[in-house]
Amino acid sequence: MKTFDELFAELSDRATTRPEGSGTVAALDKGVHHLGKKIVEEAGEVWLAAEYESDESLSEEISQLLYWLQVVMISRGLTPADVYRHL
Ligand SMILES: N=c1c2ncn([C@@H]3O[C@H](COP(=O)(O)OP(=O)(O)OP(=O)(O)O)[C@@H](O)[C@H]3O)c2ncn1[C@@H]1O[C@H](COP(=O)(O)O)[C@@H](O)[C@H]1O
Repeated sequence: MKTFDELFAELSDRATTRPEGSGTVAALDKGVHHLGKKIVEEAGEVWLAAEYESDESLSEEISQLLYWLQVVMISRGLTPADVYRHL
């Protein structure tokens, strides 16, 4: 288990060190258009899970949406602080 900030640090490290086999690195290389589509896809899965699926499934879909939001943040050079100041 990890927190939002811990995952962000891990993904930022992936983006910098570019380890072989990282899905995050592959996704970043595909660009923001690809990342945007993943966010829309995962958001749709969150919606469906919220209406029809278990708490466990909904939690998993939300975690995947958070992951993709973090990847697009890294792609654009944003940090969690950039987002938190709007909360
Ligand atoms: N938390 C995540 C995470 N959440 C979601 N995803 C990606 O989002 C996809 C969402 O799954 P779906 O079931 O919706 O889609 P799928 O059809 O199975 O997969 P796709 O064909 O859409 O890629 C997963 O297949 C992963 O590619 C994630 N990929 C990685 N992480 C974590 O990110 C860290 C870095 O990962 P790497 O960059 O791969 O080393 C590790 O701690 C990972 O656990």
